[in-house]
Parts: sequence; C-alpha cells; structure tokens
Amino acid sequence: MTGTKRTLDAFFQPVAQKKSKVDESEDIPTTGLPSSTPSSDNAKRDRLGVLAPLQPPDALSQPPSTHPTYPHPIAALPGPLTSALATATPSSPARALSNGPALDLLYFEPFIPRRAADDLFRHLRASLPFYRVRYTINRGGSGPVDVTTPRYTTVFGVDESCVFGGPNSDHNGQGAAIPGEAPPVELLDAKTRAPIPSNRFTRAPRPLPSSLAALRDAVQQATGQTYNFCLVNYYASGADSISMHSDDEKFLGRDPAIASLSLGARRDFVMKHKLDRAAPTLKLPLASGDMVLMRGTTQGAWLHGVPKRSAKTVGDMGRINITFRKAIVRGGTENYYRYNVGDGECWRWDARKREMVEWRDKEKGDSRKS
Ligand SMILES: O=C(O)CCC(=O)C(=O)O
Ligand SMILES: [Fe+2]
Repeated sequence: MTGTKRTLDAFFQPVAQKKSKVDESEDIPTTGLPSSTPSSDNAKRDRLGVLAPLQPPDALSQPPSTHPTYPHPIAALPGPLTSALATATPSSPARALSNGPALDLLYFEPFIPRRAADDLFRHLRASLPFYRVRYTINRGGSGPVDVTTPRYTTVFGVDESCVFGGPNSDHNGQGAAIPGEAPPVELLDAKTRAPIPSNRFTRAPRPLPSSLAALRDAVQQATGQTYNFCLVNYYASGADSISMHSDDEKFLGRDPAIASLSLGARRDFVMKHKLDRAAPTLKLPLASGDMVLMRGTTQGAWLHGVPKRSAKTVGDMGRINITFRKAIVRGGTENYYRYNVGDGECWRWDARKREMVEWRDKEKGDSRKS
C-alpha cells in the first residue's frame, strides 16, 4: 500500500490553492471547535467592525431537512461539522495527477480533516435513506439476469432542465438555501419557471438535504465546478464493491468533471486505461476525507472501480463515497434515480444492531415515497 502511494507521489505536482490551508496534523476536533477562532462565516461584526462572540457550536445545529420525496426527515449537520466544512476545506492542497495517457485528476489528501471526515461518515450513515437496487440485464443470448447492486446507494438532485423552486431556493435550485430550512418543494422548469407536471419523471427527483448541500458548496468552491447531483454509495463491508466502469454517459456532456469524496474505511480506488495496455494501473488507497476530482479526458479514456476486499483489510468500519456531478438533460435524472433509488425498500443504519435494516414508515406502512 505504501509502495503504491510512494510511486504515485512521484507524479504529483502541487497546484495553486484558493483557500487557506489547515494542516492534517491540525485536525479540528469536531466535537469542540475552538470557540474563539474567528470565522468569516459565523462571526458577526457590529457597525464599528468589532467581532461579536461566536455562537456556541450547538446553537448552529439546525432542524432536519424534510421533503415530500424523502422517506423520512434527514438530519442537518451538527454545528461543528458545518463550521469544519466552511472553514477547514480543502484541508490540504490539491495535487495534479497526470501520469497516464489522457489522465487528469486532482487529489486532495485529505479534503476534509480526518477526524471531521469520520464524524461526517457516522452522521451521513445514520441519517440518509439508502437502497439496495435490483435490476435486470440482458447479457448475450443467455436471457435476462437479475442483478442486485453490491452496495447501498442513494441520490439527490435534478438535471439542468429543472430547478427546485419556492421561498427557500438557493442560487442554483439544488438544495436548501439556509442550513436546516426545508428545501424548496416545487420542481420548476429551469427556463420558464413553470411547474413541472408530476408525471415528467418516472421517480420524483429529490432536492439535496441541507447536510449534502453544505458539502456540495464546499466541494464546488474547492474545485471551481458546479454540480447538480449527489450520488452516495455505502460499502458496508469488504464484500461491497463497484465494478470497473466510466462515468461518461452522454447526459453528463463532454469531458465531465466528477468530484468523488471518501469517508470512513480506507479502500483502493483502481483505475485502468480503456485501451492502452502499457498504461500503468493506478491504485489510490483512498482514506477518510480524501477527494479525487476526475476531469477532462479522464472518463473517456479510463475505467475506475473499487474491488471487493477481505474483512481483514477493511476492518468493520464501512465506507461512504459521495460523487458530485452535473447532468445536463432529463435522461441523467431518470438514470440516476433508476439505479440509485430504484423501486425497492429503503434501508437505514440501526445504531443498536450496528447494521443496515429495512426501514418502514410505520404511519404509512410503506418504505418508499417517490
Ligand atoms: O466508491 C468510489 O470511490 C467510486 C464510486 C464510483 O465510481 C461511482 O459512484 O460512480
Ligand atoms: Fe464512477
């Protein structure tokens, strides 16, 4: 593992950084951010420009996000995590990785300070609705084959043809404007702002809850890109995986930029060139808080995946991966909800059992709402 890392390091070149850096060794304890640290985001100045005392972290905690498409309310980030995202990312400068034909990566190692990343992992695992999607594929002449995605997934967002509108809509109509406030309910045409008929999409698009909207904002700022989709994978153990693939569907447009954030257990992110057998196979041992931006010609030329691992190498922590993407047309929305929410039951983390359990809305007797 270290050998791989050293080899890759030889190809890394530092790139310019926009925001101030917090060294990894200065990890922010998210359970008690230094309350005297001046922060441009939550410190308020009076008319003479004198800094008023910061709010204690607890006062920054907000109510959960709710929306008709959510199977249950989704908890807002605790105040210290909101502060860490706003003030401590990127936690290390991006390094460019281009040691292969048409490879164009930015590697933040890490993007979120390690301890905050672990807190974020636990928070998101406990608060998001997940799915174990089933679908049928036709492979050659052997007839249809039923497949269950080998990991838990969930998705939020809508393609560029629509925005979520209403009093709380933010600058790009993709999530709650103010942390903790309900995301805008109504789906509107991006150009005319006319309401979208409820039968436009097979599965109703879901706005980003405030927790993921805060994360998306931090990632946008660090990468200089905008995103309207957030796909979440939860790998519960080393048996969960994603096979080699590329994210270069037409609905993402040419040379898409995809930001991929890792939280929790360390897993290998493997990249192989699609055609050039002489190109090196890359293995990035992504740890909690690390982020890779895949951009330019990368998706067209390379495959990537997270292979299965034995329980011994992964430990029992589990891993969450979050990708931020921009879908341009409706086909992207259809595809992402089909393969990341699907039509099956909702799963939630059970803190007592320490495993995912099928979740049912007791009042409605149903686990699905889109
Ligand atoms: O888990 C990862 O690191 C990769 C996820 C991925 O490639 C995807 O969701 O398309
Ligand atoms: Fe991918």
